Amino acid sequence: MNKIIRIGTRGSKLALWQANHVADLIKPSGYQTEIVPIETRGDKILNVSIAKIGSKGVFTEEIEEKLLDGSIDIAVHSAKDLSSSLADELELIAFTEREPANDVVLTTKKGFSLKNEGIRIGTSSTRRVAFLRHFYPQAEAVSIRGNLQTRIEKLNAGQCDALILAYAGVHRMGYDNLIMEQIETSYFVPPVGQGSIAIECHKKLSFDKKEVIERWVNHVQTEDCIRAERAFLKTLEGGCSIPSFGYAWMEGNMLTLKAGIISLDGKQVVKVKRSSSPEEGKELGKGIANEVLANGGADILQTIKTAIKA
Ligand SMILES: NCc1[nH]cc(CCC(=O)O)c1CC(=O)O
Repeated sequence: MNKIIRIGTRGSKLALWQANHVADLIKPSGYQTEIVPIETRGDKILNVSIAKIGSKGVFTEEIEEKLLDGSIDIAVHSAKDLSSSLADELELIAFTEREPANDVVLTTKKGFSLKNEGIRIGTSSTRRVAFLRHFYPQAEAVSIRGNLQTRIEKLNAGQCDALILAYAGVHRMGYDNLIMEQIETSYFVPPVGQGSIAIECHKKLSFDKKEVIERWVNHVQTEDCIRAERAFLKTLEGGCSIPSFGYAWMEGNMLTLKAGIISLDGKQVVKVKRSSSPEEGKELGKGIANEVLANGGADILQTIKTAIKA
């Protein structure tokens, strides 16, 4: 019997941390694991913003090819980097327990506040730029790309006064000491999937291996939340360069999803918050997306698509 699970992943430190985390979760099952690092287009192109390269699959395509040709069993991704529709042969089978999904401010400047005048914030996420323009219009957003370590080097080199990043990545990489502020999800709503690691596989992966992943890696509440968020994203048809947001959480037996879209200049925001049972999470996500689109979201989306192409 072939009792080894080959795990495909990007080669960045964060991606490798995540792959090792998944390997650790698999270990008690008795299966061996092997980590296979794979370079993606997004890792090679560092000088252009993701919105301009075209977001679809930049960090996932080469990995998915290896799932399709059977050279890896599963792929490990940050759930938020996955586009809302996968190739027909592939599926998501598990989501790790989510870390706090919020963004954080990283800086070494004493007395720093997002409310201060004349501050330069390093980010290249369209969602973070738009929320900054909306909530902190006096702040300037400066484009910073690269992996976490590179961004922190750029912060230390003075290219910006602070960075806004996902708490999850910062924590996994051990940079908690640079966190100045936790930005609340109640207003700076996270993007779909932030904070959880998703496991993707070929639909034809063996029953035994699928069962191991589902049993040892999946966290049911996180899965319910992210499936609802992804149903929202799929109906909205926005890639990761669109400043959409979607965050679901459980309270007792109810799942609540808050999701929407914000214009690039931060002036218009459409958001909807509603609850359902976790079993109805996908319908909830879809319904919220349709409501967002009908209430002005479709116009915002059209304007953004035109702006990105320009
Ligand atoms: N866009 C890159 C990316 N993909 C996942 C994370 C953080 C980890 C996570 O959300 O699980 C990050 C860094 C960031 O946005 O700060």
